[in-house]
Amino acid sequence: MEAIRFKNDILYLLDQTKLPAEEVWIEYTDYRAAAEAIVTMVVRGAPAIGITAAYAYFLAAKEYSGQPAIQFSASMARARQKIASTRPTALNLFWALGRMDSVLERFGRSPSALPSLRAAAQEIHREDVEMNRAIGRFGAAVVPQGAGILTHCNAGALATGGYGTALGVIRAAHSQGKVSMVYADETRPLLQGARLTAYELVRDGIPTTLITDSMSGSLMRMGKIQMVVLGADRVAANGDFANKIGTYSVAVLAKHHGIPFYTAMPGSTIDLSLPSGEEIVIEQRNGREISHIRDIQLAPEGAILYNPAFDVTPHSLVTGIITDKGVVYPPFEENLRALFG
Ligand SMILES: CSC[C@H]1O[C@H](OP(=O)(O)O)[C@H](O)[C@@H]1O
Repeated sequence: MEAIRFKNDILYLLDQTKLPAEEVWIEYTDYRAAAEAIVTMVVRGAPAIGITAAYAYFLAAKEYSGQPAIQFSASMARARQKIASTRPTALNLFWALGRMDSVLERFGRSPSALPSLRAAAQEIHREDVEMNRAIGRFGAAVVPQGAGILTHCNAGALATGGYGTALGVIRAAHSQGKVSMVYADETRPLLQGARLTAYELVRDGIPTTLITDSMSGSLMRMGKIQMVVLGADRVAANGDFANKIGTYSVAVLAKHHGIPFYTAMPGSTIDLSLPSGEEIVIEQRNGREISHIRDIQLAPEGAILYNPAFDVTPHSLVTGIITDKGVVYPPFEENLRALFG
């Protein structure tokens, strides 16, 4: 399963706002439209956002490649800013843009960079899938035999270049016969768990129980959950991390019940420049995502609507961080820097 394709200089995105009812692919040759696809969450998930940003950067370079070098450089700076302004939390967006910037700089910010920019975007895409496979291998080793696993939001093939991070761990553990049940939080307000994680796992034949976000605590108390694994959008140097809103609540519940709590991500999500999660910028989204579901009004006019897309989980609640270079345990800062510094 994949959410992103690139062929003959055309970017194709699976419209995730329409899943699971419809599988609709949208073609992009204009970087502005690709940037809007990130804002409107046609494509979402930290690594998938980074890959899309890299292809959007290339599409901008192709559009402007006929300009004189000085004009081209200025056009690319404007395009980069538009892509960078789409969503603030996932480090992968800025990590990918930095990779593309370095290629452009190598060619003196001239149009001669175009072939190498195409190759760089494709390499970022390919590398991500390889990193997810490694995350799956390392993560499967910490999954208890016969585990009931709780996951939150969607950190699967649809959030990445393919295979997934948290769902990569689940896929690898399932292939080893270690998973008895996956419990997928529906994940209000945009229901990535119900619409995307359940969609991925059911298609893969992995046993999946869809639950509302309010059910995870009682399932833990009933002894149904032996492990939590979920994604991340940005990890700070001390191991604090931002992830979909509701992650912090799951972490507190897991701690209370003594259940191992893991987050999984590639190195492109780890931000060693941030001392702690306090510095992570949390995206605030339109309150209509809470008050309505597909234009059906759920709440009265006049209610104040608070819609942070993410929350920050302190490292004190984290058992381990599953990365493409191995599983990191406390002391997180020392061990993250040893692997990614
Ligand atoms: C593999 S990163 C997935 C990560 O991204 C999701 O957020 P969104 O759907 O708003 O892009 C969520 O935080 C997932 O854990």
